[in-house]
Amino acid sequence: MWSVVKAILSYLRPYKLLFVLFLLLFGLDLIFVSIAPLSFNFLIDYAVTPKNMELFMLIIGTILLLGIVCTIAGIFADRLLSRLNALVEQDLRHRLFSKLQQLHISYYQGKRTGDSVALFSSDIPAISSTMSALLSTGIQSVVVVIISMSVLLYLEWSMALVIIAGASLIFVGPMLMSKRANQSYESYKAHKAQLNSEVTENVKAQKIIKSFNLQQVMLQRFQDRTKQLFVSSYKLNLVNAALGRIPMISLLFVNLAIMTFGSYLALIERITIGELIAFYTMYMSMGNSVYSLTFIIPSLTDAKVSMERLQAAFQAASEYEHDHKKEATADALSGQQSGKVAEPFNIQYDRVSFGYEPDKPVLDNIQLTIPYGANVAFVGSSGSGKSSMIQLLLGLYQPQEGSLLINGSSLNQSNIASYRERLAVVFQDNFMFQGTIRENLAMSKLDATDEEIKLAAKQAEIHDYIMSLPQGYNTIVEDEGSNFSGGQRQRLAIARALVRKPQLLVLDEATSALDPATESALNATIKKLAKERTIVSVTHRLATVDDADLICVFHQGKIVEQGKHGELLDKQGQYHYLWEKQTGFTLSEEGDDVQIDAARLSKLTFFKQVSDEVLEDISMLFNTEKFEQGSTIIQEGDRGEKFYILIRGKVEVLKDMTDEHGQVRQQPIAVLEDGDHFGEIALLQNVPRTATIKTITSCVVISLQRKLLQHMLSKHPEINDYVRKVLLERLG
Ligand SMILES: Nc1ncnc2c1ncn2[C@@H]1O[C@H](COP(=O)(O)OP(=O)(O)OP(=O)(O)O)[C@@H](O)[C@H]1O
Repeated sequence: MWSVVKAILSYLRPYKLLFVLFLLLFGLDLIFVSIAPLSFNFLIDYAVTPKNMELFMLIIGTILLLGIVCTIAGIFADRLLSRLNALVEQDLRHRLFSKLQQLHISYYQGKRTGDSVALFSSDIPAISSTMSALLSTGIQSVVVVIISMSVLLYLEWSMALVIIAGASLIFVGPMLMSKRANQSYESYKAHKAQLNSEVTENVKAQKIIKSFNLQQVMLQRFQDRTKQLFVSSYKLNLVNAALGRIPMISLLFVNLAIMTFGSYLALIERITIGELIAFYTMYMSMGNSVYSLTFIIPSLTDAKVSMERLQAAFQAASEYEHDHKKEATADALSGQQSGKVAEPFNIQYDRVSFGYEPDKPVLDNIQLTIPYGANVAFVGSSGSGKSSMIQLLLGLYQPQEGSLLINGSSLNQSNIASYRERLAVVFQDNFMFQGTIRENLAMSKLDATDEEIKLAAKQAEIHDYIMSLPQGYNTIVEDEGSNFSGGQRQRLAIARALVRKPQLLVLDEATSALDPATESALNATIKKLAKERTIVSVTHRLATVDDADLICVFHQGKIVEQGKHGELLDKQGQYHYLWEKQTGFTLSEEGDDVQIDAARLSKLTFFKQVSDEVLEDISMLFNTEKFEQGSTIIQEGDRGEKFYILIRGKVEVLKDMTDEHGQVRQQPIAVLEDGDHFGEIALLQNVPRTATIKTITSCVVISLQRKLLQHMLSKHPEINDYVRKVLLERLG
């Protein structure tokens, strides 16, 4: 309890003057409430019993006057309290929001959205309402109790001692229950935050829920969560009821004791009737105050738990704890404070090793220099560490070994804010904020002119589309950009990055969601822009980076090859393999029609020895199919009749596995990208699929039906035998 009072006093520290004023006015109000019952003593013993009208009028007049003055003071005290409360609430919100901006990215990865939202929606209000109760009912009750006790002691010390003994009993119960009460509040708040997350996630995922017909599954999940909340809410209610009930029972006993003892004292004429009535009235007023105090006890526990939750967020690690000490490096990086033009920066990964968890390295001893103005591409298989290189470059994570050097200074020791001001990034999934298109594009440069915004939108191939909208650049971006297609969102994100005219442009699979025509137009723009800045891009589509100054090929956290496109092809290594896999297809501009070359088909083991002539015919049998993100192309257990080649996009290979509770869950076992193929056994026979294939991004695939292939090969028995033999070997 004291910890809550101490914390509240610390929140009030910036408003000392207001607080003192409030205490003065509130004190006046309280004095009247506490002393008024005493007037009965005077009224009865000195005016009513001796029938003294003059004194009677004087006492009544004084009470009335005091009452008016003190009530006015009370009204002003109420106003001050409302102000203090709102100010403290506002401070906490600002402090928390500002801390959330500084927290390390790993804080968010370990939390669900609802946890952070609950800090604002339930914890701060809990603290605020407890503060309000403490400063009004709390102070009032304590003051009334102290004054009443002093007067009671004066009136009849023996009765007052009985009251003190009884009153202390009232607080014993809640004190003994405080640990249990704490646990109940913690569990209730955690479950409530979980439920908030569930609802937030559900609202955001409605598209996928409806397309996968997951309503029933979601309802079940929600019911499980509400059951958990029900249990913790029920336990909390029980604790709260006990916290209220125990003091009431104690109070009942004290009442009985006072009534008996007081009447006895009047009976033996140790006190007058007036004193007895005054004593009772005062005791009743004190009893009410004590009773009100007991109501604050649960809310104190509530606030204590909320304060601990806030404290955990306040104490969580920030991105860069000592940014203010980095002014010197800031100057070197931005050149803003010294008034010099910012020095172009070279980037160096100096023997960098990194893992999200200490014992699971993701990057291993990376040595790489990116000179200013270079156009560098990171390519390689999925999960090889390309995006992690970007996370380090953005300063979201720090290397465990080695350092990331910017112009020779470790980024870790530099002013990250001024560094980030000079870069812009486009991810595969880009968040759009509430507001208009113009506001979203200007987000990266708040003082951008309309001309700058339009130029960036033109460069990102989205200006014409924006102009075709009735509201143009004033069109409202709805719920994270849901009123735009994936490709349009991507182009808006690219425009947003270009508005900043960054010295370093980071592209993490930035053009992968676009159709081939837009992708190649945008890549042409990016190539033009590359002349004035450093570009670091991650892609799995090699054709988009074939003219990069440096291509780094990643495999299992290491750079296994690096050089220019031609040099890497000559090496006949990993890059050559990836290149061969991704070439041999011709896509229409919209990406909805794909032709595959006979030469590309001959690279599939089961078509290796098939003549070019037959392969030409087979290539005509392929059909182009498009899948939205999150679609299932193949379902494990279904009978398959098609073979697929992935032309653009990313899919996940999932296998049903039984967990320790006997529940079947889908486990990801691989990620396939441009040029990969799957489902070839279906060309042989109608066997159940051995895995599920789900799209991670929107995908373009070509498929070949077994019946069509078999019909074609029936005209070439010797080829048919060969294809069947190889596929049977694959089947094992
Ligand atoms: N936030 C994270 N926490 C824990 N592990 C992570 C996190 N992000 C990535 N990883 C793991 O780090 C490894 C490298 O991932 P990274 O995203 O860098 O690879 P990538 O080459 O960019 O893959 P992709 O092409 O599929 O995006 C993977 O094993 C991945 O599971």
